[in-house]
Amino acid sequence: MARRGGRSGVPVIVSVHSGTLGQAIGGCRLAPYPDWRDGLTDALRLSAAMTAKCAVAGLPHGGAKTVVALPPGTDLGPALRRAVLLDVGDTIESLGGEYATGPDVGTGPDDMAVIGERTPHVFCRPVGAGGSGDSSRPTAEGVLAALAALAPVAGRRFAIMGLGRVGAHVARELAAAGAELLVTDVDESRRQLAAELGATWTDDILTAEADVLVPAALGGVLTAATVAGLRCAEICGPANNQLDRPETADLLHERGILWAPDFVVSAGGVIHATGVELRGETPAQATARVRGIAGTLTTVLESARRDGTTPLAAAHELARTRINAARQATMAA
Ligand SMILES: NC(=O)c1ccc[n+]([C@@H]2O[C@H](COP(=O)([O-])OP(=O)(O)OC[C@H]3O[C@@H](n4cnc5c(N)ncnc54)[C@H](O)[C@@H]3O)[C@@H](O)[C@H]2O)c1
Repeated sequence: MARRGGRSGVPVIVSVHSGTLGQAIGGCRLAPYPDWRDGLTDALRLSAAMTAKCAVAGLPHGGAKTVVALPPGTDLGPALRRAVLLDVGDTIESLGGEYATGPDVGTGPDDMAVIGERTPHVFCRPVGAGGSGDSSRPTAEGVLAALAALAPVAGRRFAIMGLGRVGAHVARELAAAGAELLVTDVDESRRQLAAELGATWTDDILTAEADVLVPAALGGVLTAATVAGLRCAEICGPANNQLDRPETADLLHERGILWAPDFVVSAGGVIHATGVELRGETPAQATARVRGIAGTLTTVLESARRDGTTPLAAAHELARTRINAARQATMAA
């Protein structure tokens, strides 16, 4: 669905990719696009990725995405921002519960509270507004579970790219567990945290010798060029869309570098927030599900090893199997 917001006049695009496993979920991206059709392309791609992420995580949800395609140069002051978010809320409400949204690039918990003025189908609202708030801590918990599933972390050397909300928490916990840390961030102020943790700061994190590279900054860091220079044995981190294109998973495989698919590793935030806010789970139940990322990753890596495929292919196969099983169960009912 693509429509011009009644209040804001800005294009609001919602792509519901799949409802086979249950209510579709996916964040609301608020970003400038040269043309609204570029936003549509992004929404279609990102909603499909959410379907795989939910299915692999074992969530009773399908994938969706909202993209608010801001015309270039839009001055998004508080009044227009609020109008845009209310338009998003109305659009989601018009789908009658088929889809619930949360934060994504350009939006956060406060924005979810505004969307929540128009629809109950929203998660990650601030704690004060009855939501579960910022998802970065459960995301980090999921990353830590995934890292521990690879091997006990004490004494291993981790190269962490990005000491933001997720990366900083991961770094603190790894340091406390006796890991050796190499870290970097484009924000020089993060050097202080590195010093506190006894971590070594490096400007060449992608060529650093390490057991595990932990991408926790931006997407697209794994390309033919960067893969050729890697000196790590494994890659496992929260950054979304780490591969510039799917074929890069094959290059990693050929080099014998184990890549834990980002959509498996980074699911902690969405698992926790939707559990608490949409499915009525207790925080303890939601946390247990987040820790389940360890088992999911182990399953994916074992399948890849057994079938001689990449972890990316194994994760997609797991998603397909779960969606097909749900489809058959619906047809049989
Ligand atoms: N926050 C969540 O719950 C969540 C959930 C799923 C996935 N993710 C993904 O995890 C990643 C980190 O998320 P976050 O919430 O910590 O974001 P953040 O913005 O808080 O932190 C990102 C950090 O990376 C640094 N950075 C940016 N470019 C860099 C570069 N080229 N080299 C080194 N450092 C760089 C930034 O300065 C910042 O400190 C993102 O890719 C995000 O999409 C986050």
